[in-house]
Amino acid sequence: MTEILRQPEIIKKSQAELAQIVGKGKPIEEVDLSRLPYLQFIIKETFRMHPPSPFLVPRRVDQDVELCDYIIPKGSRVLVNVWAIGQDSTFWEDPLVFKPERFQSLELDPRGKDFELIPFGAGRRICPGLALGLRMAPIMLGSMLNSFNWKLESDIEPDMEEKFIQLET
Ligand code: HEM
Repeated sequence: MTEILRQPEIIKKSQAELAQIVGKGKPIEEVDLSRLPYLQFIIKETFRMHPPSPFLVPRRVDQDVELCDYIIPKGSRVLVNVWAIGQDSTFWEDPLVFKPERFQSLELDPRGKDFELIPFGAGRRICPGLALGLRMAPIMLGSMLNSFNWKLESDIEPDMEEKFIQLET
């Protein structure tokens, strides 16, 4: 929401799509989602730039592992830096720019299939709430955009600094 408040043209584009497909002010149903590609692009771009679990859930290595010429010793704690993957300029063009349109030409599945975009993790410990999250996030954002107009007060510049807090387990 903060990213799109800073780029009102994204809000307008999404509201136009919602008005055409759902009808202005009407509630969004799950069945509408497949016909709201731009709303889905906004969600994917949010997952890329601001993954809610930037290091996934920490793993502990239970035996020595050889990976790309490195030995990861048994007992190591491994963090997967999903946040850094989303900022990697070798894959993403203008990674610091919030640009939902990039997904028009990028067919990336956020369900643990394409490792460039893994907001729910991947593999055996992938988020079990993935299906719910992928439905609820666009429905919530879309509902806010379809029912209200949003803008920043003219003198407010949101603080976009991110902080990482790690909870010990
Ligand atoms: C946009 C919404 C969500 C995102 C981005 C998200 C992301 C994640 C991530 C990255 C992990 C760690 C996966 C890994 O380490 O490989 C995780 C784990 C988990 N998530 Fe979610 N999640 C979301 C919604 C939900 C919801 C709605 C639920 C429950 C209803 C849920 C329940 C869980 C549980 C129980 C785990 C631990 C799984 C395990 O360790 O085996 N999540 N989630």
